[in-house]
Amino acid sequence: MNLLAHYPGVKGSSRPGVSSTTVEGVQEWLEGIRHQASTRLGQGKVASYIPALSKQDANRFGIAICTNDGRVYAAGDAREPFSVQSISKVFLLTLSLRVFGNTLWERVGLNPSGMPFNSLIQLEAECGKPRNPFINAGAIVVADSLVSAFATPVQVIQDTARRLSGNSSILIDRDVLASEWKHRSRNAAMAYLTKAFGNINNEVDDVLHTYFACCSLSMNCVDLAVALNYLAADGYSRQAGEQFVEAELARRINSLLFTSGMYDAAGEFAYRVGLPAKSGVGGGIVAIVPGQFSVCAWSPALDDNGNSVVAQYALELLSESLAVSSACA
Ligand SMILES: NC(=O)CC[C@H](N)C(=O)O
Repeated sequence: MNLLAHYPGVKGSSRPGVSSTTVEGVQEWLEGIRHQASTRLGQGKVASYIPALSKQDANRFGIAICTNDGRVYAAGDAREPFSVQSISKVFLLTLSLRVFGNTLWERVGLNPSGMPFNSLIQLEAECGKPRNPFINAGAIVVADSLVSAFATPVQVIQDTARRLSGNSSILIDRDVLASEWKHRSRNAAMAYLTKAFGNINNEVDDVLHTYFACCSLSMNCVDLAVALNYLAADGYSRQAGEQFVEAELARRINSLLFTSGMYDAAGEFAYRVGLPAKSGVGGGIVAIVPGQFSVCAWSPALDDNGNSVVAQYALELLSESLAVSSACA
């Protein structure tokens, strides 16, 4: 089934062997979403707890789709790089699962936290085992696993982002990294508390550096939609030309994204959009339509949960028009 063909604005094609959806039709559809989503520009606030992020222009909006047959559609500021922030937790988790498999789950949980992404409360109560890999404490433990696994973990993660996106010029934003490091108190508190419980094996500074460097990767909507397309395509990265993870693992990562990818707003996002997704405080959100395509929407102003107001709305519009619900995610 081609979900894109379901949208009334997406025109059909009769060319044999070609998808029943025209390039112009999808482009028009995406422009329509951009137009309507932009009506919410002006709502929300750009993240300021990492000062380098507060310089972002709140009026930016971009959206890009990468279909499983390798076509890319982009609208608005889809080629403007931004700080991926927590979206990098998907790369961290995937790489760690490739190395450690299910043993990772002895160190990190699989359940939603129902708490802000940087909360310390559960970590103390639950003896240093973070609820899931998409809250900060969980990603810090995952980063620790990668510091153990690789001599140069940041390079491995950057290379992975480049290989999966096909963009060899992806860089770490040094200003953002320096800003995260300077204002690291809360994340450092999480890392030290976790280490006190025996769930961090390396030096806290090394682990935090790895974690912050990955959050500081600068990518655009097209890069992210292409790079994370393996989650829509049963683990196969068409761009890299490799089975990046087993199909079963891609399905499991999508399940985790569905339950925990949007922090304590995961339930609300599931209700409104019904797709596995990951957000970051840089204003990006990647969502997955399994078997069909990956999409990344970006706009810097955030709601109280740290999720982009306009990107969420764009994904809601996209999902409504595809008639996708949680039942088929
Ligand atoms: N939700 C996010 O995007 C948080 C990531 C950010 N670097 C932090 O550690 O707080």
